[in-house]
Amino acid sequence: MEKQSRLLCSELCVQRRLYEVTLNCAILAWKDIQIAKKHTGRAIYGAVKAGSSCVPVCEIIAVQEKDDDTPCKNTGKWQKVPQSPADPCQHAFTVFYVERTRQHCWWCSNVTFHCSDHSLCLLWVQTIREQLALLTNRPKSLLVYINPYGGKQRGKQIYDHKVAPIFSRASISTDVIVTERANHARDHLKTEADLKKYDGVVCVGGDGMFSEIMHGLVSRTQQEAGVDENSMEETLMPCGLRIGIIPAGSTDCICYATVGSNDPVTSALHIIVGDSQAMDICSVHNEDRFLRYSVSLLGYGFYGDVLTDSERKRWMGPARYDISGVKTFLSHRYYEGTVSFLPAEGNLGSPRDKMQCRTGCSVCRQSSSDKLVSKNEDSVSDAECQDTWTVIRGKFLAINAASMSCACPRSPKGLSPSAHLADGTTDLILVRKCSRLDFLRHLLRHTNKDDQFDHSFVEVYRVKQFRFSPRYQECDSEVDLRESGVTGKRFLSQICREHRACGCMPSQSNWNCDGEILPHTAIQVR
Ligand SMILES: CCCCCCCCCCCCC/C=C/[C@@H](O)[C@H](CO)NC(=O)CCCCCCCCCCCCCCC
Ligand SMILES: Nc1ncnc2c1ncn2[C@@H]1O[C@H](COP(=O)(O)OP(=O)(O)OP(=O)(O)O)[C@@H](O)[C@H]1O
Ligand SMILES: [Ca+2]
Repeated sequence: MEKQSRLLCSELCVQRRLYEVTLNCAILAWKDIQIAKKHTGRAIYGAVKAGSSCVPVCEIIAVQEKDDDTPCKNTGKWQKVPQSPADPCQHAFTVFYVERTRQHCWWCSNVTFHCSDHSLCLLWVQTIREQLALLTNRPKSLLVYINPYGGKQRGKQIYDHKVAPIFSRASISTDVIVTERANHARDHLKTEADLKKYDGVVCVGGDGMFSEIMHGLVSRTQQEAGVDENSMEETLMPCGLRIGIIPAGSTDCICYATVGSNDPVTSALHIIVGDSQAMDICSVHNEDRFLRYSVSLLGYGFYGDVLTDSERKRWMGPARYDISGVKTFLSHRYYEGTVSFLPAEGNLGSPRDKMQCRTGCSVCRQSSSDKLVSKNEDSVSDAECQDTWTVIRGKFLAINAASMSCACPRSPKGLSPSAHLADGTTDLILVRKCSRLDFLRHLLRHTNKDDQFDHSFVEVYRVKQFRFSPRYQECDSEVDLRESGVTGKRFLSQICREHRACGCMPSQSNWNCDGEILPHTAIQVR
């Protein structure tokens, strides 16, 4: 506190006790004068210790001069403001700030300072506002998309009751669009929205809604930069706008894995203070056709089957995943295919190093500075690295690529607890054919502290690129068959020839790409 020069220091009342209130460019602090005389307790952020409290300026949401007839802070009671000019409580201003509550959860708290002098009150309000105006990473204007049908269909209610009031308190202007159909937000962002007007886009919904908005923004950015999304060789342009997520879906894994909770108020406060986190995006292609982007889970086998089954049960809301999960678990299907991947090199850690990705993560920082260096040095192209591809052929219950931890309320540490949000890699998890009991043991470990990779039938690799091809030629459409020269007859005879003895029918799964089914099973991922 002493190192920063003081902007203001006054004796003001809080709940009729006299406080020494100080403001410098980093911290607002208030100290109970009488208690401070008795104790020499040190102030801690946002908490009261021996009568002292302080809050970093960057966590102040707003400051407001208090009207004469507004309810008094803390008591909630309506109070008549004393008329005597000597009354130290005649004028007041309220500071709204971030308070930490449960783990990773934030709350908007407030404190009201009273003083006898109106001009002093105004000076405080004005000075705090000036300091807030210097925080240039805060958004002023936001474009909000609400999916009214995500999760438990409470998106609109969550936004109206929990988020809009704090945005308006923080003087953020918003244009709100309640979507009328699937892909409404994506198409609007891709072709119509005047993005120059906004400092960010807000997604009220689940992972599927986030995916729509991310696709809209990423595609728009590539169109404007002249990048061909169908080409696997081109480098994507990063988006200029940030996406804020107000969780209102069924899994909310992208929100949970970035913010640490699925609480709408916490998310709204992170948006207001201008926090940001870079995020890896995988592009998924089939031959030279772009299919989709993925930021959380690309899953074939178990998670593909859970999703396929759960789509028919959308009316059940979030419970559909549990019902389909049990059903898929019991069906115990395995799939054959070949996975090839390009392992990540350098100091990118390993999926089993137990290092969790946090704000300012050193691995992600290192990775982005490495990318800048390699760009400048025009480093070896992917074609030259062909020989380092690893090829694994086998029978799998699940093939999962987690580009982030995929932590969510169902699995608080996620599918790959040490995966990084922005290191340019994805953790490829191969679960080979095993008994039901073993698979259950593996699944259960997603919900406790045990290592889900510590099984003989599970392998995990940190990779930059991977490919998958199912053992049997995929039969996506007649066009595909004609193109690849494989006839339906030939496909069937191949199966019959190879499975004459066991009589079982080998099948194909679908890829679950952030909660959407991909139309192809043979994919290339970067
Ligand atoms: C015994 C309990 C085991 C619990 C195991 C829980 C593991 C959960 C891991 C969740 C990983 C989520 C990854 C995120 C994916 C999102 O991009 C996507 C879109 O929102 N969500 C899903 O695909 C939704 C995927 C939802 C998957 C739910 C799977 C539930 C499995 C239940 C198996 C029960 C077996 C019981 C046998 C008696
Ligand atoms: N107005 C709408 N009507 C129908 N579908 C919509 C509408 N708006 C968005 N959608 C679609 O609804 C799908 C699901 O939405 P969302 O992700 O918000 O909820 P969820 O699937 O319940 O949650 P999660 O993705 O976290 O599992 C998205 O893929 C989105 O494209
Ligand atoms: Ca990653």
